[in-house]
Amino acid sequence: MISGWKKEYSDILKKFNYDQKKDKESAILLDSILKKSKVDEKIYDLIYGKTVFVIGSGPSLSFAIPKLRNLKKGTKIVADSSLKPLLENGIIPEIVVTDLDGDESSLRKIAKKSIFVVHAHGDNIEKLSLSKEFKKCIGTTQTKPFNKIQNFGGFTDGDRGVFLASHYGAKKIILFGMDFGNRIGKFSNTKKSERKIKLMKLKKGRSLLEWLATNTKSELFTTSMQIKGFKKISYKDLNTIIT
Ligand SMILES: Nc1ncnc2c1ncn2[C@@H]1O[C@H](COP(=O)(O)OP(=O)(O)OP(=O)(O)O)[C@@H](O)[C@H]1O
Ligand SMILES: Nc1nc2c(c(=O)[nH]1)N=C(CO)CN2
Ligand SMILES: [Mg+2]
Repeated sequence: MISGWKKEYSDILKKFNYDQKKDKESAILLDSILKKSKVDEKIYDLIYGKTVFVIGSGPSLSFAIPKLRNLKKGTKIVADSSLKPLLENGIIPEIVVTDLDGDESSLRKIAKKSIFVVHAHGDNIEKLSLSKEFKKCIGTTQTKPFNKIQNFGGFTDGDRGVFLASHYGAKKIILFGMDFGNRIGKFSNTKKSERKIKLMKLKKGRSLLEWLATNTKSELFTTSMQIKGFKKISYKDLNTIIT
């Protein structure tokens, strides 16, 4: 587990009033669903020493899509609800990070192709059985890791994707559609009644990325809104950064 995570998790439990027991219960169920596998090694091969793109559902995703279509190198890690517009534009990610509240039919479309990093938490217990359909899948928790369940750090699907890339030793991590800020992107699956919580979640996700930036060997870039510790770049800089 990334050093300092226990304190971050205890802040999350307090701030969002989550029940740690339910988080554990969810992780135990996911562990029972997943088969033993060598997916870890596949993830390592896709990330270690490579340029990795982490794609979220912020407002800048619409502008990012045409650029992502033209990328020739690198590994794409996609956060949950950003999968649908990407598939609609012919972009298939190597890795999907999800707590299974994105678009299920998009997840099913690539169930046998991509690698899934499924997050178990106290509020998605009833969705976990969908993981049975994923050919290559690993499980994560925000509590203590055990058996097949890992904890790379992070909170929302997008920032968990960045923690994953850092954990597996990405050389460079470049963010797309990861704006955080006060506007929820149109591709995000957020009901009106959940907007306030969602903005609180985004704020926490951003602060976790700022924390990770002080504590990673990966070089960090963003094409989205400025995040402390990430170098803000424009799309035309991409060719010189991607190696
Ligand atoms: N302004 C933004 N609006 C929406 N998503 C954003 C924004 N900025 C960054 N993101 C990232 O895009 C990711 C994908 O969005 P999605 O709506 O699927 O989130 P999520 O983490 O699944 O949300 P939830 O917490 O409800 O599970 C988020 O996890 C977040 O990290
Ligand atoms: N218990 C609990 N944990 C979470 C939740 C959530 O809704 N409940 N949402 C997350 C990402 O959005 C991450 N972790
Ligand atoms: Mg989600």
